[in-house]
Amino acid sequence: MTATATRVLVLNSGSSSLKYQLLDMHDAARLAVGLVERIGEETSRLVHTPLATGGAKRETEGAMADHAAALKAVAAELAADGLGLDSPQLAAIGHRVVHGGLKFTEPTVIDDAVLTEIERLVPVAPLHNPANITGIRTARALRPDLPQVAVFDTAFHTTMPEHAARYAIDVATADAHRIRRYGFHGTSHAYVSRKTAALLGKDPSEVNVIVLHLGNGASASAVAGGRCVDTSMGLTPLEGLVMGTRSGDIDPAVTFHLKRVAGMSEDEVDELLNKKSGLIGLCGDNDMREIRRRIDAGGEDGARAQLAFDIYIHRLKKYLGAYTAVLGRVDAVAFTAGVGENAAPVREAAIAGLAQMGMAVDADRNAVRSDEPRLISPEGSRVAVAVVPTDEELEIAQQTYALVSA
Ligand SMILES: Nc1ncnc2c1ncn2[C@@H]1O[C@H](COP(=O)(O)OP(=O)(O)O)[C@@H](O)[C@H]1O
Ligand SMILES: CC(=O)OP(=O)(O)O
Ligand SMILES: [Mg+2]
Repeated sequence: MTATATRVLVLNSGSSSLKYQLLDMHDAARLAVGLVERIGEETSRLVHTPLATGGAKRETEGAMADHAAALKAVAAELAADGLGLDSPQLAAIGHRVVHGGLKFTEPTVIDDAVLTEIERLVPVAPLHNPANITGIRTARALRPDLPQVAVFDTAFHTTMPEHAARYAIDVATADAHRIRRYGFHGTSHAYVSRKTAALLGKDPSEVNVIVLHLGNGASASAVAGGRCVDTSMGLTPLEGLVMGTRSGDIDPAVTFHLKRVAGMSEDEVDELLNKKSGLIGLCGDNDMREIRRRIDAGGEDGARAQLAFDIYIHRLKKYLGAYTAVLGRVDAVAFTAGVGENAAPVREAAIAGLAQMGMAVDADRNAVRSDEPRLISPEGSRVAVAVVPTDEELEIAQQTYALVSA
């Protein structure tokens, strides 16, 4: 790394998307941001914004068969702005890696052994780790000389006590197969819980926070004094809250029933619970904007969307209650990610009726739209309810840069 190399490219590969940001860690300025959607489908879409040059947002459509093709298209867009991957100013590439098992509790420079371990974890993050691996391999091929750093979704949750992390199943079986609750979205839970403390003018060690990360994937966490003590996702990102396409908590006997009585195969059950359940399974839409539009339109279709919404909210309330009990004292509830940051009706409904727990939402404050962290609870509330935008890419860039510039 040269003395002038202060830039970090962050890649956040999802199952069918690739989000990226190029940052200059000298001042944490974002030089370019973008997103490739619908990877592997007939037409993929790349939206690229070159912030450094002040250029306009560029959209391109075309087939991108996999994450390798997507990353090559991103590299071409960056090069067109003079921000190519060949730049000597690039210090490292930071990758979001969803499952790090128990081994990875810190950001890690990727070598062959690390890559092998991430591959070994594919069965417990089948939607995510393969995309992360393709991103790493492609980036390595483009810049073999550059450090590549993995920042794991699971890392923040490794502080969970055994009584929260263990399932109540036979210990020998669990240990033999490393079956336990790992938790995900950790980079976001860490970042948002810290930002929430700052919003309250406190040090993270002084506050207990419930973070609700509500994106397409969704998870809740209980953070006591800056350390995660419980989280809703488990061995895989399937457990917990109702999500865009995932069921969240379910009686495991449902899977036996689907196989023994409904005649479904293992793969069909997996696909049903991960891709055809949650909001999309309940009402045919996984986008909260569309669900709200249907509710507002009313009628039979609106009623179907309303039931999906109510099931989503009911699960959120259960976790708010559970984590209030786990934490004993709650200082703040923070809503984040696509739904949490944008869907005021979700925030209002999730907190409604929780006055006994010291939680309330002020309608005017809740209606404000902003990119800044903000309180939405009434003045003087016992528990601060807040909207705290997440920034997984910035957090990954900072952790990556700290590691390679140490
Ligand atoms: N303006 C909005 N109002 C309501 N919901 C929104 C809005 N914008 C985004 N969302 C929701 O956020 C989701 C995406 O969240 P995001 O955190 O980007 O997810 P992921 O990182 O899992 O792809 C969308 O599926 C949609 O439900
Ligand atoms: C772990 C997980 O669910 O991630 P995402 O929300 O990006 O799908
Ligand atoms: Mg996300």
